[in-house]
Amino acid sequence: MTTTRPAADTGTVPVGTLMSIFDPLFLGIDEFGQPVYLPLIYRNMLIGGEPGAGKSSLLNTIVGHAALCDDVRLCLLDGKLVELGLYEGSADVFVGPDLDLAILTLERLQTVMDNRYAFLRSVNRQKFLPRDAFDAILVAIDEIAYFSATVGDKKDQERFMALLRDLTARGRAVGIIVVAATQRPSSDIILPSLRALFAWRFAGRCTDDVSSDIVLGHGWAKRGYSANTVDPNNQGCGYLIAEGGIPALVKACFMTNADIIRVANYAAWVRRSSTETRLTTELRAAA
Ligand SMILES: Nc1ncnc2c1ncn2[C@@H]1O[C@H](COP(=O)(O)OP(=O)(O)OP(=O)(O)O)[C@@H](O)[C@H]1O
Repeated sequence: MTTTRPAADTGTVPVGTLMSIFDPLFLGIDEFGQPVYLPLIYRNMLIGGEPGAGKSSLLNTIVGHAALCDDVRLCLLDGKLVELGLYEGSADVFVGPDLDLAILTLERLQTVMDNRYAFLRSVNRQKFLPRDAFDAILVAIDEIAYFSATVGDKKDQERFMALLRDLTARGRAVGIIVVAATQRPSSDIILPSLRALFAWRFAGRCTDDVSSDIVLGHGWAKRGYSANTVDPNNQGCGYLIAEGGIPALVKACFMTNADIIRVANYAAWVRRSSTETRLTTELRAAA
């Protein structure tokens, strides 16, 4: 399904048919060669794996999909700047290696989330719907551990994690989707209670069974599903699990840098006038 927002709604002329965040995302192919599509709306996604496993590439595919949807705003946090940096022009908010700004951004998102719940209550609804009064928000984080364990002091790191947990737990019904990657799938970074808030989980190659279980869920390695068995030369390959499901081996699709630049430039151009008017306004009001 593809949709376009009517020109009168945004004050801009649509330049082409865009997608909706209600459209499923094309993730890649499974081991039988079948396409794998993920619905992102009302869900969060955790991506884990050792360095070089293909996490940032997958995150770029997800952000690229969202950038081409006309009903989702982008909030990007990237401690390395270069992993998601190509999408800065399409994003309402881009946070680099700055824990204070990361916390401030999550606090403002928390206020946006609370305001949205107040709105839903005022109109007797429980959740965000297609073509709603506000856009969905994709919060993409490349390297949770950078903000939760590497920079800043313990108090700020804990504050970051508490905010992330709240957004992940309560954001879905108001259209806030959290997609977060980590190269440190260890129990100090991803507690089981946090993992459970991510309906989709992708484990790229992991250094051991324990790390794989931390992403997929306890006990899967023993049952024969361990991302430690993924060939280190097969980047982008990993186990994908949905809440209540069984892990499936998937090879994620891959966008080259040139592909990403093309998509990001197009998305930035299409979004150029609405960037200032929607989430930015909501975030400003929440500041
Ligand atoms: N789906 C894929 N198909 C083919 N090659 C891939 C795929 N994903 C990643 N790669 C290759 O693997 C390299 C490393 O990928 P990527 O940077 O995404 O890893 P990472 O897990 O994010 O690493 P780090 O944790 O160090 O940031 C890419 O530059 C690319 O060459």
